[in-house]
Formats: sequence, structure tokens, C-alpha cells
Amino acid sequence: MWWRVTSLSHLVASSKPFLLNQMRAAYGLKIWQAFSTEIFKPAEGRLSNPGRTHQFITFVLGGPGSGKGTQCTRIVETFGFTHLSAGDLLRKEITSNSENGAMILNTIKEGKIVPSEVTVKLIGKAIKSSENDRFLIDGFPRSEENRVAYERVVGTEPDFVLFFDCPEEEMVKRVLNRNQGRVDDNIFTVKERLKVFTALNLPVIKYYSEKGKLYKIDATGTEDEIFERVRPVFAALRAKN
Ligand SMILES: Nc1ncnc2c1ncn2[C@@H]1O[C@H](COP(=O)(O)OP(=O)(O)O)[C@@H](O)[C@H]1O
Ligand SMILES: O=c1ccn([C@@H]2O[C@H](COP(=O)(O)OP(=O)(O)O)[C@@H](O)[C@H]2O)c(=O)[nH]1
Ligand SMILES: [Mg+2]
Repeated sequence: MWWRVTSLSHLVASSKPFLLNQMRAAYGLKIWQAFSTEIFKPAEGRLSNPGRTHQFITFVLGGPGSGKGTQCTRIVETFGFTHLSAGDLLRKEITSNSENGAMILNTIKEGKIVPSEVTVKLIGKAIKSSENDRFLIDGFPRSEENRVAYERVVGTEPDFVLFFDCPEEEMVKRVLNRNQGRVDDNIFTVKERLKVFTALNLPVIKYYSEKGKLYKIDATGTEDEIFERVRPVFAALRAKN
């Protein structure tokens, strides 16, 4: 499959030859330095609050139940990012009786994707109202249309993209055991969500892989084991900035 990383480096899924060459030269611990030199440059953003020159944006992607939210919590605790879950922002809209609440609820129940303008607006508002300049945007963009809409509004690409790669069987098991009272945590919706993930979200992951921005994490094992795969990525970032 296109997102499988090369045997050279199990760390980065990238098709950028210069990046791979750098990693070849720097194989071992120095991979992190080479990698961070290329991609850990904070982007200028139109959403910046006055006085701020840039924000560091990480998209966190993966199928339903792959552990995005769980690992984001760990990253926040250790590295001081602000966690913006697109799903949580949408669920808040439902409970706050906003004009889009009913539409969002139906879309989530069906396992489909909420129109980009709604989600991008919520994410933009959350970024603007935060004092932080480092964000994990969890569960977005879910489609190429989402991605393009975000870039149009925000004016930048993310600095890098984490992808939690998890077998479908494991994702289904986790979702069905999630026990948070979510309307979409049932076998019918999760099956639909997996189809939507393959059809619409994998192309986004492929896009960032081809841009050399994708960082693939094996999302099997315990939460601790997975976080030990995530930790070096952010440790390298902290060392750099
Ligand atoms: N490594 C893991 N092993 C087993 N269960 C996990 C693991 N990581 C997360 N979970 C559990 O799986 C469910 C889905 O995790 P979550 O972080 O909500 O995933 P996502 O946000 O990708 O849907 C939650 O109940 C969570 O506690
Ligand atoms: O950018 C987004 C994020 C979420 N959703 C909707 O919200 C649901 C739940 O998303 P969430 O990220 O909370 O689910 P998770 O992957 O964490 O299980 C998705 O299936 C979609 O219906 C959406 O439409 N756009
Ligand atoms: Mg989640």
C-alpha cells in the first residue's frame, strides 16, 4: 500500500526524495533532526491573534477508534498543545441547540461528513479564541473537500500530520467498547464510517504523504506503547523550537 513506509525508516511515510536522502544520511537518532529541519517550521496563519506571528498546527488523523483522542490527551499533558477535536466541536453544536444542530446529529448518526463550512468555522473560532500557539486538530480534515476548505479559510497547510494506523478489526472493537454514550458507537454506523474513511479520508492521508508531511504511527498495542512511538516526534519538535 502507498502509505507503508520503507524498510529504511519505519518512522516517516514520505515520498519526498530529498527528505528520504537526508534520513538515509542521518539514519539513527539524527533522523529526528533531519526530519524536524524539513517540516517543523511553524506556518504563518491568517488566524493568528494580534501579536502572534505563527501557529503550529498538527492534524491528527486515523480511522474511528484508532486512538486519536486518547493519544492527543497524552500529547497535551506532555507537550502543552491545545487539543481541538472536530468531533467534539460538532457534538457541542448539537447540545448547544445551534441552528445546525439537527443536521449535525443526523450526519454523525449516519457516519457521514458534516459540510466543510460548518466544521472549518468551528475550528477557526476555537483557534482564534485560544491563547496557545500549538494545536492538535483531531479528526479533521476528513475529506479532500475539508482539506481544501480549511486551506482556503486559514491560508496555510498544517505543519505536519500524524496518522494512527490501526487494523479495522481493532478499531471496531474499540469503538464498540467506547462506552461514552455516543450515537455513532454502534456496529451499523461504524461500518459506514469505515467506508467513508477509506473512500474520503485515505486520499487526504495520501496527499500529505506525498507532500512529505505525514508521520505514520502504528496504533496497535497498549496506550503507553503507542505514546512511546508518538513521544519522539514531539520531543524533536521541542528540541528544535
Ligand atoms: N491502545 C489502545 N488499546 C485499547 N483501547 C484503546 C487504546 N487506545 C484507545 N483505546 C480506547 O478505544 C476507544 C477509542 O479511542 P479514541 O481515543 O476515542 O479513538 P478515536 O478518537 O480515534 O476514535 C476508547 O474507549 C479508548 O479508551
Ligand atoms: O471534521 C469532522 C469531524 C467529525 N465529523 C463527524 O463527527 C463524527 C465523529 O467524529 P470524531 O472525530 O469525534 O470520531 P472518532 O474518529 O474520534 O471516533 C464523524 O463520523 C463525522 O460524522 C465530521 O463530519 N467532520
Ligand atoms: Mg476521537
